[in-house]
Parts: sequence; structure tokens; C-alpha cells
Amino acid sequence: MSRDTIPVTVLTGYLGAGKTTLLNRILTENHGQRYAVIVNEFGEIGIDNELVVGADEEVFEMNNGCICCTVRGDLIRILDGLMKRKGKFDAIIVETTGLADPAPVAQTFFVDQDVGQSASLDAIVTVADAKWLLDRLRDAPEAKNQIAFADVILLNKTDLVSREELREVEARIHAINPYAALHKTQNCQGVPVADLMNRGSFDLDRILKLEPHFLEEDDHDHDDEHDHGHEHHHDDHDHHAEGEYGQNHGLKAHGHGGAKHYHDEDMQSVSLVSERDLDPDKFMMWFQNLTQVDGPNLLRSKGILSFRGEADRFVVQGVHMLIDGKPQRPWADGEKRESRLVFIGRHLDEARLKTEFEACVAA
Ligand SMILES: Nc1nc2c(ncn2[C@@H]2O[C@H](COP(=O)(O)OP(=O)(O)OP(=O)(O)O)[C@@H](O)[C@H]2O)c(=O)[nH]1
Repeated sequence: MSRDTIPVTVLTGYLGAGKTTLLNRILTENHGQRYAVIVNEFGEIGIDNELVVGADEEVFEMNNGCICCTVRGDLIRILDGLMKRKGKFDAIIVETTGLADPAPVAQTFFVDQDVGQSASLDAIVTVADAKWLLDRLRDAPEAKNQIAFADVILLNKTDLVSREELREVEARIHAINPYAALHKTQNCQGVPVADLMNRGSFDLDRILKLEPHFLEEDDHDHDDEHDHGHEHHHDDHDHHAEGEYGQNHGLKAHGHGGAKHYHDEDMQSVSLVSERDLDPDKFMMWFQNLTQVDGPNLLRSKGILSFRGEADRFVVQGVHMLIDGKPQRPWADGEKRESRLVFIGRHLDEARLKTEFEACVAA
């Protein structure tokens, strides 16, 4: 890696695995580094940037689209803009949506000339959810690429699984990618930041074995141009890891130049906003019930809420039916008190969610 280039860490992992938890850890630890942070979200209203701590860092939002498709141009523009302010930060962290395939994001640092001259991909760090990863490897195409392309993997949420389950997930990860450094974590703790950042661990040769066309220039825009055929790639090499990686049968793939790229087209997001305060009891009862009943389809929910009579903003999080809620910080003077909630999942009934959310407004 050239000394003149800014190292970039791509933080990936499926919905709700713990990316923001890790990002917050990195930003709050005393390591003397200054980071510029780019956060990409699938929902149209930004929640993640509000959950990132550390007022010192500048956080650039990229909402309403997936970084590896429609908003990849935004990534290039933000990176170009950052490069004009070199010297103000030591490294860049890009947190992708849980639905992003990291391949085209990584590719940006090699095929875009301007970006490649000033920034270099240091590592792809993937946070994997010990509880849900095996399910997602079965039904979510992006999850497998996130593991396959990783240089470092945090197998997180070890508290939610038994030792046997953990061993099984670990074996599965190892079968897909035996090269990545694997750390087992709870709340992404315990791995020194120095093991994650500025390691120069991105290994282009390995990626070229996975994705022989990785360095080819894009030959069309980054619009959602999906090829509905079945892709069977990487069948031609013999290592067991890549052999397993190649079994993405029946998934919808589209290309960015050479890099094939998988996407779950059924995934949708619903964003809800209320300018009127919510009733905490009504909301929590609805949210609990919804996540229990619709949990299998509701992969991720998160919101920042204004509860009637409460001085603090309230943050709710859900990954399937596991939910969590806590006060965050007081609403600031002059800050607009509004509630924002995002659901990401399959077969979501937007009209119903909206009606039910509105019914939680305090009387
Ligand atoms: N039980 C448990 N919960 C965790 C752990 N790590 C994170 N969480 C919780 O999981 C939820 C999702 O964590 P995030 O860090 O927001 O996950 P994310 O990957 O950034 O989520 P998206 O950006 O929406 O894909 C939050 O409620 C976290 O508090 C863990 O090790 N154990």
C-alpha cells in the first residue's frame, strides 16, 4: 500500500449483526487516530448516523439505496470530496448496509482511478451474527459474499447461542473463508482496534481467485440491472473454500463490470415518521407484538422515538424478534422532536405498519 494513500476499512455484515456497535467502539476508544466515517443505509430516513457516537468524527450519510448499486456514485463523490481535505483524518471507515455485497464496494478502490490514487482498501471487516448467520447463508445471497470477501471476521453475539451452535457457525464460516482472521465476540468487544484497522490485510490475489473479473472496469451504470439467470461461478477452482463459495445457486445476480453481484430483490424497507409524540406503552406493546408475529419476515427494525413527557430520545432496535430499547440522550434545545422508525424485511405491509404506528401517537 502506498504511504500517500488513505487507508479505508469497509465494515460489512448482515442486517443487525453489530456493525454500528463495532463502529462506536472504534470511534470511542483511545487510539489517537482520526477517522472520517461514511454510513450507508437502505432505508430512506437516516437512523444509523444518529446512532454513531463521537461528535468529533464527521459522518457522511448515504441513505436510500444500497452502496453497491445505486449509490456507488455517491461513495465515489464523498471519497473524492474527502481527499480534498487530506490531513484532517488518518483513515476512512465505510459502514455498508447489511444488504450490501462488499465486492463492488471493494472494487471501487481499484477500478476508479481517482479514488485508487488517493485511497486504498485496508481491509474488509465483517461482523457476523452468531444467532442468525446460518439462516441467512441459506436465504440471503449477500451474507455469503460478506463472509467470503472478509479479511477479518467478528463472530458476534456469542451470548445468544450455545457452544455447539457456535462451533457449527464457526465451521461454516471457515468453510467459506479459511483465510480471514476470526474473532469471537460479544458486543464486538475484546478485539484490539489495532487488529482491525490499518493492517493492510486486504488481499487482492485472494479476491482475484474468488472473482477473476474483479479488476475489470465497469461497462455500464450502477443501476439495478439484474440478470435473472442462475449464476454458478467459481466452479473452476479447487480449493474447498471457493468451492463452497460458488454454490450460490438460483440467486439473482447482476454485474458491475466483471464482479458478479448478488441481491435479494424481495427485500424492502418501510420508513415511518411522526411529528407527534408517541405513547410509550402503546408503542412498546405494538412493537413487541409485531416483532414476535412478523419476526421471520422482519429482519431489522430500528428507530429513534419521542415519547410523550420524556426528556430523552428513545432508541429501539430489533433483529427478527429480539428487541431492545433504551433512552439515548436528551433532546437538544431546538432539536425537532419527531419519531422515526425503519423496518427492513420481506412482504412488509406498508399501509398496515403506517396505520398501526400512527395509532401509537399519544392522545
Ligand atoms: N445480545 C447481543 N446483542 C448485540 C450484540 N452486539 C450487538 N447487539 C445488538 O444488536 C442490535 C443491532 O446492532 P447494530 O450494531 O445496530 O447492528 P448493525 O449491523 O449496525 O445493524 P444494521 O446497520 O441495521 O445492519 C443492537 O440492538 C445491539 O445492541 C451481542 O454481542 N449480543
